[in-house]
Amino acid sequence: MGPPDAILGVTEAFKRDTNPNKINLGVGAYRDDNGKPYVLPSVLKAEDQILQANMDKEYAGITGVPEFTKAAAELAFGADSPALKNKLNATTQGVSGTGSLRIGASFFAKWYSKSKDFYIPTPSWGNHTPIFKHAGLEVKQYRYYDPSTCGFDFKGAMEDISKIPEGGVVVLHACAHNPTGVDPKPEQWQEMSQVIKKRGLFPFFDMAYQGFASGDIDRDAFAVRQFIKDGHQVALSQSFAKNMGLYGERVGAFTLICESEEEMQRVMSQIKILIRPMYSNPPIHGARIAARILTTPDLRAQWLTEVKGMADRIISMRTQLRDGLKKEGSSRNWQHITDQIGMFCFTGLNSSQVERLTKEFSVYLTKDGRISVAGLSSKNVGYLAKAMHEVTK
Ligand SMILES: Cc1ncc(COP(=O)(O)O)c(CNOCC(=O)O)c1O
Repeated sequence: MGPPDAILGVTEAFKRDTNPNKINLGVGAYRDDNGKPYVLPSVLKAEDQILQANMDKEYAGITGVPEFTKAAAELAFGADSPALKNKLNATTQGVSGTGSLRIGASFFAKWYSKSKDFYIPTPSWGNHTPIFKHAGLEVKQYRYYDPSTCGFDFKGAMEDISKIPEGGVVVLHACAHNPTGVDPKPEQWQEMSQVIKKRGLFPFFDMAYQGFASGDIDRDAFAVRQFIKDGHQVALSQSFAKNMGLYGERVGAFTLICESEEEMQRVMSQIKILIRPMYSNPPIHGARIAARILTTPDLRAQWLTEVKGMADRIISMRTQLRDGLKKEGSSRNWQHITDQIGMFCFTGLNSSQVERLTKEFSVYLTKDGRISVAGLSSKNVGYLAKAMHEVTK
């Protein structure tokens, strides 16, 4: 019998708990202020338009719904991106972020001759290591999180990246780092871009939260666009699970920026050869929703307000939790709760404090002290502040 998935296992334990005050801060899925899943109204509108259009259910091509892949690339790189204008982007639809990472990993494993080493931040999303290993890659690490400040270990990251042998692939969370919520500052991204270029390393971005982190789709794509501006060919995995709430529809894309249109054509041919025996072609419904939202001006505008609304609610929960801890009389520095960004907060609680939170207060979170801030609401944030103060005073 295999062990339960660290993240999804938390929800199983939460479901078994009968305490009426229980809170699930495990899985990274957005909840509204009533603790309920949120289907974006723009998504419902797009879906309604699609149903009205009486579309068929024929197979998509191997690389997915073309309107979707075009719109996804434009969202990430910017509609005016020279890389797109010069047709350098080999973009395919993927089965959400996970599937897009897997396509990219399998492509590198087969066709990237310089190295089979993927360097991920410490810590990184729990699924990164198995995805890259299952694709036949070696997974190594670079320093990223500084437990003493609950912030970014910029010095450590730069030292480690500077030591990566030429050709190594550096995996970067484009925004809203999972699990820490700690992102480099723009000027730090610029320095990382320079060292990665100088060392001849390959940047592989994972952007699972564009728009969901700051509420601004362009701001959240800063790092990806900076690296392109600095002349890197980048690999990029995108997920629309969070920023469009399309979790179960499995909507994502993988892009490799090539050095010429001719190389892009060759890369696309190999990506198709890779996908065909993997799952042949992707699901169409979610990609149609995302494409319609991104390409219909009024739906796009509505979506932008909705994704900002989700980001703003999370930011307000961070502020209320930090203020709640102060109100409880905590003398600890909780500044990192509002310095961090996106779905997750790395609280800095150690495993025994996490255990007490769960056992004594029925608060469920992963052992590393990560909380999904989306699981907080105006109804339970005060309870969490009290519980966190109790286990940390
Ligand atoms: C960094 C990162 N990449 C990629 C993904 C891919 O997600 P998906 O395959 O659903 O698009 C995710 C989704 N995380 O899932 C929530 C959690 O950690 O509790 C992610 O966080």
